[in-house]
Parts: sequence; C-alpha cells; structure tokens
Amino acid sequence: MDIIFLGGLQIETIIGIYDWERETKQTVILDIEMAYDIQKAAETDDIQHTLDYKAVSKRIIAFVGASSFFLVERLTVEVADIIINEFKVPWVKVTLNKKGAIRGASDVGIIVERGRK
Ligand SMILES: Nc1nc2c(c(=O)[nH]1)N=C([C@H](O)[C@@H](O)CO)CN2
Repeated sequence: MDIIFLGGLQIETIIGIYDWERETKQTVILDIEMAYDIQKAAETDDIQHTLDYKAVSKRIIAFVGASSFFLVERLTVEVADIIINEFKVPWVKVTLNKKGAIRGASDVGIIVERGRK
C-alpha cells in the first residue's frame, strides 16, 4: 500500500492537565501517515482518484484548533478516528508532538496507529 503523509502540521490548541494549560493555548505538531492506493491517481493524473491531503489538513486544523482535551492520548486518538472514519483510509499513523512540555526533553508525545495497511 502507498502512503500519503502530512508532516510538521503545527496547530495551537488548549491541551494539558494543569490549570495554566486550561487557559493558554500551546502548539502541537502532527505528523500523519495515511495508507492509500495511489495507482489510479498516478495513471489518470486526476485529484478525484486520490485522497486530497489539503482536505485532510483543513479538517484536522479545524478540529484540533477548536478542541480542549486534557491528555495528548485523547487528542491523538480523536485525530486518527476522524481520518479513518471520514476519509476512508484503511490505516493511519498519527504522531503528536507536544514539544517543550517536558523540561530537558526536546520532544514528547504519542504515536497512534489505527486500521490495517
Ligand atoms: N501520558 C501523558 N502524560 C502527561 C500528559 C499527557 O497528556 N499524557 N500531560 C501532562 C501535562 O499536561 C504536560 O504536558 C505538562 O508538563 C503531563 N503528563
């Protein structure tokens, strides 16, 4: 199966368990990989035969920007579920990086895989 990916998608959102995190937006960075058979799009050169990564990015930016979850686990699984259910991809891998959340660590977050390749 082929992969369509979106990398380094930065979105401001309310995320976290501490009082200050409920009031101040923070940046999460999403890397998304989506299994998709791109053969027909390659043959026809027609956007109708593929997954429109612009449509995926718009949906995820709107969802994450309006969300206010406590845990990165919840947010990451919600993003994976939207992609599986609304964009009909058979498999998705979502990496959510809450950069700077841990002093001394450059990166921290969650990696979720849903579906089958
Ligand atoms: N497994 C998790 N651990 C922690 C989370 C989380 O979402 N999942 N969140 C926090 C705080 O909100 C953190 O981001 C601020 O330091 C702590 N641990």
